[in-house]
Amino acid sequence: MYSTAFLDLPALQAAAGEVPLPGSKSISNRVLLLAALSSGTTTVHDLLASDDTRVMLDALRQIGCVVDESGGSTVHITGLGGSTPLSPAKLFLGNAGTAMRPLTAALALLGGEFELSGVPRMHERPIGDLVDALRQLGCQIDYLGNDGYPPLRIAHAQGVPALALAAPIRVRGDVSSQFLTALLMALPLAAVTQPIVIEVVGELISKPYIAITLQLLARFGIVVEHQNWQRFTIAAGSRYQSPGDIHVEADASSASYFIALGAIVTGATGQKDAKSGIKIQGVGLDSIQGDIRFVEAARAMGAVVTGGPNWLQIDRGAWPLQAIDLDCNHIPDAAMTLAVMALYANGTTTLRNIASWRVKETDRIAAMATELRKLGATVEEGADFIRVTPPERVEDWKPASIHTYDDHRVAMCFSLAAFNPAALPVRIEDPKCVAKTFPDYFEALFSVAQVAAPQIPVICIDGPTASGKGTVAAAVAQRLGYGFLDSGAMYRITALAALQAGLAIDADHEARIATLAQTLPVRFEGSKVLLGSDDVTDAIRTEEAGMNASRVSALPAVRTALVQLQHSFRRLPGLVADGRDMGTVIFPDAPLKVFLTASAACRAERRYKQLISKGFSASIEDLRADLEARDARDSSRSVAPLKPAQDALVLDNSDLTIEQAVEKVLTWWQERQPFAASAQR
Ligand SMILES: Nc1ncnc2c1ncn2[C@@H]1O[C@H](COP(=O)(O)OP(=O)(O)OP(=O)(O)O)[C@@H](O)[C@H]1O
Ligand SMILES: Nc1ccn([C@@H]2O[C@H](COP(=O)(O)O)[C@@H](O)[C@H]2O)c(=O)n1
Repeated sequence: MYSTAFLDLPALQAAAGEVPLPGSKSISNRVLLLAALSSGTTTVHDLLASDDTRVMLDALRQIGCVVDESGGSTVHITGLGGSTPLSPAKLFLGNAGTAMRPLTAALALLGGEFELSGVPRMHERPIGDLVDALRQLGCQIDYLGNDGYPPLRIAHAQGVPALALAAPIRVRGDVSSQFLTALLMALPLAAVTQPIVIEVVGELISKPYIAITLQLLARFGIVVEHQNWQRFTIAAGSRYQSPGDIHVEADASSASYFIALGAIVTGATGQKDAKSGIKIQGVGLDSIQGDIRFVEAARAMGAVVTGGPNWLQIDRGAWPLQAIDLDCNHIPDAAMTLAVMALYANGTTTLRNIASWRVKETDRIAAMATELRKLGATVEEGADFIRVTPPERVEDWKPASIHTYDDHRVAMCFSLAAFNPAALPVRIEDPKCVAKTFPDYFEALFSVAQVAAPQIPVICIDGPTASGKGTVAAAVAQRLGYGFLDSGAMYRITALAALQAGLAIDADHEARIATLAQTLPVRFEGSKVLLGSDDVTDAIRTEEAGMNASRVSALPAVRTALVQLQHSFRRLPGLVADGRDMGTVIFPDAPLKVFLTASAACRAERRYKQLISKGFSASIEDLRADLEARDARDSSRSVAPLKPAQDALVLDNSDLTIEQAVEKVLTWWQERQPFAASAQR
């Protein structure tokens, strides 16, 4: 997951390949709660690991369920099975509507004293209609902030009060279907001797989500009949019973981004073994999730979608996409993706009946309109619709920094704007908000995006020994979410491998060392460097190893042998590379080259402190002599000598702190970004 302040997506043109999707959020959180209410242990397979499931799991533990997460995406829940939950308890539910609403109802019917709260946005998301329905029954629920919104307290310390179950329980269905879902999952706890009837007031929105609830209730032994989605009857004698094992389908809403991707892109031309289209694993056309009907909308816009029980294949069909006018009440979440697909359509797309967008993670109608306009689209918004006209000409597209409003779906759907015909990069602010449902979304996108190496940005930081290149480069990479290439490590490892193989580092052994370098079994795992199965992290960091690296690096055949390995680090979303010839030889097309230097005295002192802090003994004078000898050799060798590239910016950091040097490089980088000026909202 990218936890950076922003993630810059370079312009992307092509994509193809296979994407496995994470489990559905809606199914995951429903299954967790149902397992918690049941007798017995439920093994939940393919559970989504995300912010929303995290808060649900934590809450279930707090109320006394046994939760075993030791099996990765397989989680075992031993439910309460009729016993009273642990209380009092304060439950923090983040921004998870799928936890806040159903837990409120379930805990009210289980008894105990609970405070339920969330992030500030959760405290702006309505819950009044659900609380009204529960109060109708006789539950005592108090608002701790504003009436109608969390945080709230369930005050049943003395047990559940006598409930008024004879008359139908009325709940509004036109604001959020989660209120009805919450009641459907909680009321079976009270349907012991008599059936319970729920009547929906107003037109029920998002019926497919209710269909998921009913299907999952059936898996846990609860029978609910409904008449025309307006009147629901929970059978008398209801009793939650674990199904034992249950599998979570992949998320159909998450699939929408890759369905859209398949509709927008072609595979890169001229690539060997070029695949075409996007294949999604984990969810198929027979999905129980309502958002699978996004497929119909994507087809209407031009996508060619085929599928089986657990997969979907998407290929580009009509191009440009066809504009549509669609009632999206049945696919409220996935419909946001249509608004971004509309950027690639041949006219104006209108998405209707989406009033529920206004009360989601953010006001999604306003958010989508604002961000689409930044890209150059013309957007009209109303209480319950959005109308999107794409930029008229290629020149009308604008480079945009997309604000994401702590809304995972805004971040994910706007990533598709990186495929714009103007080949402009797109900045996604706060990319970690995708953690709500799809923590590795951007990794998944990059895994199928096909981009020519020159399109992937590289920042080169070259300079003499101990100037701070590695430190600054690693920090810049971390701030941008880019990969990091420590090219010096390649030479250090080659020298070590040569010596281990009994080869003296000299011209006589050049060919053999080069062969060795070409097939180095090297792996970088976090901060560890592995050569074969040996951890050589420390062994390559000694001064002697640096000197040996300098000798080996003067052999031209060795340098050639290491080029491909270094190029292989150029991957999305970008790379920061440090060394001696990054800007001059390895990445001559890099858009930013920095030559980082500092006085010899300063560098010797830094290296001295560095070695002492690691427990090595050292003398400043010896170190200075060594580094000057190394620099002299590196600067005077015939191939790829140490020198600033012609277009490098020189930064003498003798009097700068590490942070100041990092900021300077980042400032230079920002100045090269087209959306630097438009980064504010
Ligand atoms: N601006 C700075 N001020 C103070 N110390 C710094 C600064 N930059 C780097 N250092 C420190 O100097 C030491 C050497 O830095 P670093 O290892 O990053 O240099 P390098 O140029 O990558 O060296 P080498 O060429 O050997 O790979 C580190 O301990 C680092 O923390
Ligand atoms: N691009 C590079 C990087 C390094 N070298 C040589 O390796 C030695 C060790 O590098 P460190 O950055 O890890 O200190 C260095 O002295 C150079 O001789 C190189 O040639 N090209």
